[in-house]
Amino acid sequence: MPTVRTIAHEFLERRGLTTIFGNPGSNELPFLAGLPESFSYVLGLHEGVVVGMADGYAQATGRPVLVNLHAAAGSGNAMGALTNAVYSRSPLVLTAGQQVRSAIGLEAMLANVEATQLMRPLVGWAGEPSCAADVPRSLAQAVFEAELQRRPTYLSVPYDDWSAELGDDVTATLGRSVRRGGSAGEDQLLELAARLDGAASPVLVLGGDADALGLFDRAVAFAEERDLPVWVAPSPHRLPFPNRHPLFRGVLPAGIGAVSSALDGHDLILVLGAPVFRYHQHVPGPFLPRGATLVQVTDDPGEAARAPVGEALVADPGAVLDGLRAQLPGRAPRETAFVPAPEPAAGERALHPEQVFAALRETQPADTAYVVESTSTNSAWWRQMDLRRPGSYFWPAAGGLGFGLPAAVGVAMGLPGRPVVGVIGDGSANYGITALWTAARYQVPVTFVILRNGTYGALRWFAGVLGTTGVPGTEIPGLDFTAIAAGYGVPATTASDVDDLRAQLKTTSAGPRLIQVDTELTTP
Ligand SMILES: Cc1ncc(Cn2c(C)c(CCOP(=O)(O)OP(=O)(O)O)sc2=O)c(N)n1
Ligand SMILES: [Ca+2]
Repeated sequence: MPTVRTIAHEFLERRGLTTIFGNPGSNELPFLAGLPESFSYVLGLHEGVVVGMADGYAQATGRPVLVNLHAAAGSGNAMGALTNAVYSRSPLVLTAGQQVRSAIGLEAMLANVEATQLMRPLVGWAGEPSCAADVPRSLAQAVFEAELQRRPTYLSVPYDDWSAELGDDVTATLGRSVRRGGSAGEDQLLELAARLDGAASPVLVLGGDADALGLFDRAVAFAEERDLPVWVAPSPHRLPFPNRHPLFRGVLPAGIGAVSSALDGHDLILVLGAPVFRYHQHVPGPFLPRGATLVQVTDDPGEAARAPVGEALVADPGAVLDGLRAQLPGRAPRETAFVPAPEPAAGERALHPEQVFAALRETQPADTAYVVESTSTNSAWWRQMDLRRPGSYFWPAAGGLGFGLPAAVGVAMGLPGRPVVGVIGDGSANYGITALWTAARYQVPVTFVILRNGTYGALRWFAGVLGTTGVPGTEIPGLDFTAIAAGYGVPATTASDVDDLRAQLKTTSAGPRLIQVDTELTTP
């Protein structure tokens, strides 16, 4: 007779969810017992790191990813990292062990009381089967919901369910498949194409989701065919367009009025793969420039429904892009002419972040994937970098720190053979620092560059913006990431000057390595 565990393992194997990112407790061991050879388990030492790695892996592979956490304590630890996975629309399937059913109500130790409520605001679906026989179907539902919504889901399973024997009828779930259709209607495409044709100065705004959906190259072709200037939507977690392309105009600022100022003069704003918009610092103002209309194309009904302005078309952005391109004959691709920004001089004791970024640009292979979490150096980053490929840039989608180090490990695992560099602030690094141990344990080939300015630089800047200078809690002096990394098993060095940094970056490493660079404070 099949058991819940054997059926679950077989279903996961058929769906390709055979890499498990996890941190186990006793509740989880009965699920992990007897894993088939095809499965691999990636241990993270903290659940925030586990979810950060799984998020990076899911974004790199474009596939749903299985996560296994320990009851309430482990699930709670994961919630910070989960905020990013929600906004990056990563299809993570979180599973967590639960106390045996008869001991939940009396709140025995390790009872995850109200398990499905704990994660509810973040996950797209949460469930705890009412009996062992419903575990396989519930697991299938968690996987399909994650794939369809492109949002994490959560399944809590009492640990004595896994050994329960089941009748053969339960195998019916094994063969299920669920696919999404969802192009725009012919009439909708024609209407949108006519709007573009009739606009005096249309502009294309691309969101990070356009890269996640694999639209990078098609977006370039579309923009070139229609000669559309291209902005990236505010707070991008991915780069959806080459940032040195002649049609690239920049990353939109994350303020309401500032967005309208940047788009002033355009009469049609076409938004693909982004919420409207992921603002940050609250700067009131007009949502659109005078005389402009906005059309958002997204496959997320929630994004469409909550936008404060404009029209929305809920459809597959890729299908809409292809449909619009079919209205026009193709044009030859353009050469991307890159003119490097002049490098600022180094300070007395430290490098300017732009020097670090120029060194990366000039030493790293063109297909390098960067995982960036350094919150005061964004402007410096875009002034110096020249990224021309899909999947070149990953940023914590909800701004929840602790993504960078773990996600760099997950991206490197998900893109074998592609160089991966994590560019992490000395503040951010601490939130996911145990990812260094996983990188060493599995010898993941990834370079971590730690920008050490001894402060929460972005908060120093925000304090000025908010008129709250002199607030406590923004200085973090004395961190030595070479000693920390050594403690976790990752070889680490410091770069004394820009020539030393370049020389180190020109070497390669079969496993993980960390380079600590002292940098000047800049403004975001
Ligand atoms: C989990 C978490 N905690 C705290 C913050 C608040 N925060 C913090 C603490 C920042 C400073 C990050 O410092 P850093 O050293 O990584 O980078 P910079 O010095 O370049 O700002 S930026 C920011 O929004 C956050 N975003 N996420
Ligand atoms: Ca810092």
